Amino acid sequence: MSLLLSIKKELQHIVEAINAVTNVDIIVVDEHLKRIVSTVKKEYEFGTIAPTNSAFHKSIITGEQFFLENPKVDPICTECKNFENCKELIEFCIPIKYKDEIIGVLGMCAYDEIAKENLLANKDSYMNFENQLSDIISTIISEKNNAKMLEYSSSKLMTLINSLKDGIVIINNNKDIITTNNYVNEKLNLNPNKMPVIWELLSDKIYNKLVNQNFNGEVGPVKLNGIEFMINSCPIMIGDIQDGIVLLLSDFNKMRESVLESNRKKDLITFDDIVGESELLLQARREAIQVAEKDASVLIMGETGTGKEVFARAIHYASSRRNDAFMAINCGAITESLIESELFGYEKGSFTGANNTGKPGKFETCKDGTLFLDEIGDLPFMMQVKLNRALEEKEITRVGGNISIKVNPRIISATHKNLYSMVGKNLFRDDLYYRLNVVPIFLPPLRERGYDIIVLSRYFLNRFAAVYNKELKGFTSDAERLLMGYNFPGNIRELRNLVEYAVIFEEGSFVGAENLRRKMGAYEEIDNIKLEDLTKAYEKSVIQNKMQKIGDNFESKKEVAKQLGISIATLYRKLEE
Ligand SMILES: Nc1ncnc2c1ncn2[C@@H]1O[C@H](COP(=O)(O)OP(=O)(O)OP(=O)(O)O)[C@@H](O)[C@H]1O
Repeated sequence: MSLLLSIKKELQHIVEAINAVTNVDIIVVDEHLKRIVSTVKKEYEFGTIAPTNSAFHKSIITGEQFFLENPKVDPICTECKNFENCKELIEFCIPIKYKDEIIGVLGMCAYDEIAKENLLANKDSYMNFENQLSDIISTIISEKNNAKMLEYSSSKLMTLINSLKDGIVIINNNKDIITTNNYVNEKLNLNPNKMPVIWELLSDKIYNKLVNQNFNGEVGPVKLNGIEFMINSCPIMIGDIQDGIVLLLSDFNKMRESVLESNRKKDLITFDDIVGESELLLQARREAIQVAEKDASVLIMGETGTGKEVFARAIHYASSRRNDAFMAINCGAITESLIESELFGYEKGSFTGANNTGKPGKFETCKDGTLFLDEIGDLPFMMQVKLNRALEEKEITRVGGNISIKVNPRIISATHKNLYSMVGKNLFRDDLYYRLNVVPIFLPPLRERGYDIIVLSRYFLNRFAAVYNKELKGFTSDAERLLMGYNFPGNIRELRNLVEYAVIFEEGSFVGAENLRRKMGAYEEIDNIKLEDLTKAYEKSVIQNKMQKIGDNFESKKEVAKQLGISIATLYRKLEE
């Protein structure tokens, strides 16, 4: 679009004003000779084209003014395409300039003697009109451009704030709501044409915080129209002066959900992540895949570090509960007094140390998901009774509460102990045992998985080489022989740590036996130690392991001593030996 066309409306006003004052007709053409505005009706209407080789045309090409007192005989006009039919008695062409470019021509023409006389009489002043005309047109074009830019910026801004999945409320210094976005209008049922006053929208407490000049930061969470929002306030500053506030309203529940979602993704383990080719492992994997969708309780048995939690997670993500929570609790790592509130939650102020809002337990948090009860063999007897009741009745009551809450998590439990023999010795309740053990899955220890040791070692080597940015091609054959001959009491967890250590310290392109042996050394040296010393070291490590899980203050040590069936004095003595 030509520049003159973009200010057609304004030009029309100008030519009509000139026409009213001078009584001469005015025609304006753009740089393509297209007539944009005119006071001459019909033939010279908008969109018609002025003749080529006319004075208009020559003025565009040369940038000169032409004052033609008699166009019929003027040499400027002899080549004009309309020469024969020209009705003008006098004609004055003024080039229109914008930023040193010719963008069109304004022509003043007379078709009768009075108008001709008028033009002739004012010839000098019209000839000086060119600069003023260009100034007027430049100003109009600039203003038009600025207005367009402003309109564009504001619609760009509105598009942006309307596309947000958070709410925006803009308030001026008088606390009037100036703008709200679609999100806020929808969520709070606001009519954009009839805004409430801000204190009607927010509570007094929040409003008072906002009145505080320059307030910048989090206000909330606040419940508006039944939805909990986190509100962030940000002052609008023009130079040093505050000119209103922008409020950002984020749906609090969605924020919480997205944190849950990112945790879910982080912990997502599928059967494809379970590495191993031995028949024993494949058998366990097949059984787990089959039971995953059946919603039955699963009891996973295996030594420490054999992958029980990995299997539990893979079962959860292959089940129809995959979009609900997976929660794990280590029944051996929590003191007897705390395990009930961990499982069932508590009401505010129900015991010393309880926080004053109360807290849901694992059962409530994953009521439609999967609850993984690790080290179930360590669950205190009284808790076995309560757990069995919760599973049977499918409802729980928070500690210190009196309202029953319906829960229905799928239970996957795991143990390295022989639960069946514990049942025989009355250490584990038989009703709970049969409830948990609907489908048993045995995970073999690494020493029974043969070549899986190499498969897993290579898997961990590649993983840690990437983590530590090392270019390692694999293990030397000595290293692989050493790995195959080792018996891995800590199973996969120990193998993983061993490979990580060797990857960190390896300086060649293959992980050799030396670094592996150095880490295994601690175990090999055991061969030369007396039984008495070995027993002491073992007892000490059992106590320290328990303390790592339960804690090392006096109360925790008492609990450790109790669990191990020794006095607190014996525990201290054994720690010092
Ligand atoms: N088949 C597998 N493939 C790859 N990594 C595995 C596999 N099994 C276990 N791991 C890894 O070994 C480590 C121990 O696994 P996990 O915690 O599941 O064992 P666990 O039997 O539950 O241990 P614990 O008895 O101590 O609770 C984890 O780092 C896990 O990622």
